[in-house]
Amino acid sequence: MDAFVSRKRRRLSQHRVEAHAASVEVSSTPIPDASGEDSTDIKIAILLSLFPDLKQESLLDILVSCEGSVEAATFLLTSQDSSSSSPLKKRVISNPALGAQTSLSSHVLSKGKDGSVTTLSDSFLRRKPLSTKKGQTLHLYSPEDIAAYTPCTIIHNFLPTEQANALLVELLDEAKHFSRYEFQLFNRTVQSPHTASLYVSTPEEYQQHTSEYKYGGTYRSNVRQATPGLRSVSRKVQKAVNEAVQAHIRDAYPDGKKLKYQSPKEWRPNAAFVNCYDGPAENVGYHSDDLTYLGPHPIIGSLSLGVEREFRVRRVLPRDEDDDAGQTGAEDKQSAPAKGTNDRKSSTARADAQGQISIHLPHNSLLVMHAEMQEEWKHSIAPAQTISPHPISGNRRINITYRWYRDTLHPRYTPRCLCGEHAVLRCAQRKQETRGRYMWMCYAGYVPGKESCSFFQWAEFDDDGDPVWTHKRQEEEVAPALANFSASQ
Ligand SMILES: O=C(O)CCC(=O)C(=O)O
Ligand SMILES: [Fe+2]
Repeated sequence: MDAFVSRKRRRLSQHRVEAHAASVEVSSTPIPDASGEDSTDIKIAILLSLFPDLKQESLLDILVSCEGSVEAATFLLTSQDSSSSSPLKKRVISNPALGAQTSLSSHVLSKGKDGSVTTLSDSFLRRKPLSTKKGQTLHLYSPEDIAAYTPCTIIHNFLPTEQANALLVELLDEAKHFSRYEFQLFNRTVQSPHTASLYVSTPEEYQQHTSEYKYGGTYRSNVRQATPGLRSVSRKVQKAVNEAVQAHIRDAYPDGKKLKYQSPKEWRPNAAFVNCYDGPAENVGYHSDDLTYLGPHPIIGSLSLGVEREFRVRRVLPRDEDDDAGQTGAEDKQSAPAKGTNDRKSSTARADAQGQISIHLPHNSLLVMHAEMQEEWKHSIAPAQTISPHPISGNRRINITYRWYRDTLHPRYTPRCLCGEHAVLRCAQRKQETRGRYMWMCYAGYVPGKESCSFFQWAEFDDDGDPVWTHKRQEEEVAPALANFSASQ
């Protein structure tokens, strides 16, 4: 232990001198970063010695935000007024939750010789991903940071207060009818660790959703008709989501063009899952949403009401040796999946291996999950240690995910596997050579009491993400389109 401490101290004194040079001109006097896999403690020790009045957690947070670079973190801290009245220092110290994130992206990261500055969000736009480190969670609060480091847009205070509260009251009443769905985990049948119901527009759609659309290999029994509140809010969600998508295409995608397979059409929600998390322990494990009816690169508008909870996201990393678990729709085995298959490794193990980002979702916030989210990232609602009760909902959080099912992926059109089940759509992610390719697969292995027939077929789509069918379709008739929530009143 002593040896470890003194080893750190030796490095610290060496860096102390250079840090001051760094504050003058970082690019010409770089601080040599401690390198190696397990050097985070050393980096933190360096920063602690340079900034002894800052908390270790705060320094860790800044280090993570600087992609692990002591040099950038030091510059960030010293480029502000170096006295204790520095606004950055004040924010860091006063935030016990290591937040300090009024906006990371507004902080200067480095200075060029010509005096030009690079901010964290500039570095994102140059497609330099923010690296979250082993076992760490980077907490993001501000819309700028969320837009810069995740494929999401957040809009706080989305609805007028009265409308948000009224919708919460309406849905808390609806939640009495919600249920836990079951899924198969190895040889066990497990129940979801929160309750939910699917909402659709019309009685005919209710019929279709309980007898044609399959979720996790079974028909959903818990389907309800959209309430007046869900419908009227859907109009505002539709408008805000379309605006956010246009801005995201413009700002985040190469050449400002939509992704291949992303729909070019206006996003028009025609189904919604409403989830209820009753108390801090209720959660949903890491998963990506089932693409079977949404198609490639779907957009999801997710409205949070009631208790604030953490929405955690992490990238799907290529991992050659275990491709099955690397499909989108793959979910965590400790917490229940919403709609999809089960991940082979626990969320804790995966998150430990690569780090994760936590987006805080307060009451009345709209989160837009953009087109790359389901294929390239996984998301979860983490169990909480503690929560702050909400004046209307107590310990409960209500979440609405508005979705747009594609007419062209109606279950009457999608392939059946050899065992007669509806095949499900997945996107391969982990093997380099197949990354990004879509496939139709048997889901029966995950249905209680059924075994997979191992059906597999590559899925073909046009540039706009509508299917090009290669199989002989079950039905040649045109399937009915689901009605847009706002249009169907
Ligand atoms: O509760 C949330 O915010 C997320 C829910 C979710 O991921 C889902 O319904 O698929
Ligand atoms: Fe989800």
